[in-house]
Amino acid sequence: MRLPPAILGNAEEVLREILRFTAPADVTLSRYFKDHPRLGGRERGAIAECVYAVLRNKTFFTDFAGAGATMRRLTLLGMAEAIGVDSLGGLSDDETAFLARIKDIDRSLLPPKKLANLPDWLYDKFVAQYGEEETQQLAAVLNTPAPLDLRVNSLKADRDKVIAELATAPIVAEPTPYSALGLRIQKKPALQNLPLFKEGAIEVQDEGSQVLAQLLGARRGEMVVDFCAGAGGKTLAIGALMRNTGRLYAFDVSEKRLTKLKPRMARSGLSNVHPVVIAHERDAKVKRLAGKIDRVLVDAPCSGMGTLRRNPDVKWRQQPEGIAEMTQKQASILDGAARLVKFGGRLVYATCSLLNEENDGIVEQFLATHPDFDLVPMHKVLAEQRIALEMGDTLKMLPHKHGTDGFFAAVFERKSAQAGTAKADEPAVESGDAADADAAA
Ligand SMILES: C[S@@+](CC[C@H](N)C(=O)[O-])C[C@H]1O[C@@H](n2cnc3c(N)ncnc32)[C@H](O)[C@@H]1O
Repeated sequence: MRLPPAILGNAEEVLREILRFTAPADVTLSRYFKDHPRLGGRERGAIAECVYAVLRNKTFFTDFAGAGATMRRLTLLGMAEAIGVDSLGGLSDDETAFLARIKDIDRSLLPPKKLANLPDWLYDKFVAQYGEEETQQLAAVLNTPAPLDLRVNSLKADRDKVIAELATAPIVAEPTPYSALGLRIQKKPALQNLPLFKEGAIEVQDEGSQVLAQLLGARRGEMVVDFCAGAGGKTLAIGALMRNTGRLYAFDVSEKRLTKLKPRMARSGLSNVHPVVIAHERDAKVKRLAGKIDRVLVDAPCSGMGTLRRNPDVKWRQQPEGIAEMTQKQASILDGAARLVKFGGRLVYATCSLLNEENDGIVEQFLATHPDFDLVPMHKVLAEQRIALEMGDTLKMLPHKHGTDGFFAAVFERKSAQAGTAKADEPAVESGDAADADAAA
């Protein structure tokens, strides 16, 4: 069934705003849909897919549209890519001919740089890091939509039962290869109204993100900090791995993000999670817990280049200068979080970036300035957690190799009291639990 011609106008309108790159595309889209309540579900889906198709293919769409690269032409290309020309009504003869011409172009003949659809500076960084051939493979996958991954909440269900219950919806879910709790769905069904979702048996979470939470190795009864908890994707996974025991602090500087964690916590049945808004990584609430924590996860704010399948606007919104600033923040947060770790405890640094400077660069700098920490080789950590991934010293999950978003992680262990030298500016460790309770308030 053809879509009403008017939606081309809607798509063009929202696309114009999104291509100004003043806000994340998903935020602008949600606001647009809120302001246009008459648009039905199918129309919204087509508009969103059109916008994402343009963001993924902006370089060659702009080229194909030629001298007349109007917003209308970009919209037509986006819609044709997202839903197919046959679903579009109300096209002029010229427009139909234009789309037919474009359809005949053999894209595989385009120069590699154009085919990659990345800004030049990012393409050059990828080539320097991964080489030309792998950059092509990586870019090709980054320019496709991601599947939908779920994590089974082991406190409430097991994977086989969830697969069977989803099948009655009917939703086909396959077990993911690396996370024993993961499921992958190729389409994007609405999950919010499923009893499984409402009762907290499943959460939406990329398999790579599930693996990061597992690497922390948090155990029953431990004191754990998720330093950059955000809306709690990893917090919830860690809380369940702790079997709802111990104490799991969810720190973040964004109150808004932590607020989004609360309904998810309620669904999950977890009572060991304590969200705490902090002003910055040297907040007194952080200092009070210095040297007391068994496991600390730093899921650092980053460029997000590993998530381009889901957020293709990110590649156009970032600049190299912004990434350089980001690395300073990452190093500072990691340094602040490291002070929490007790002797013999572990610290995990993670990002969803594919860029060395935000990953290995930060790890090297941290090890050079923190002689009281050792790097735990990733193959050892993966073996401990029985995760079937082959890695060297750090974790690098790549969309074109592992089918996940791009993720990086490194695990550090704080040397024991005898071997380690506490940093001179580290506050004395307080005794008793009162300080911990304050920190969570
Ligand atoms: C990659 S996101 C975290 C995603 C989250 N862990 C998850 O799995 O859903 C990074 C988070 O770091 C937070 N952040 C930024 N600066 C921070 C700081 N100085 N201390 C703690 N959190 C910070 C941001 O607000 C953001 O929520």
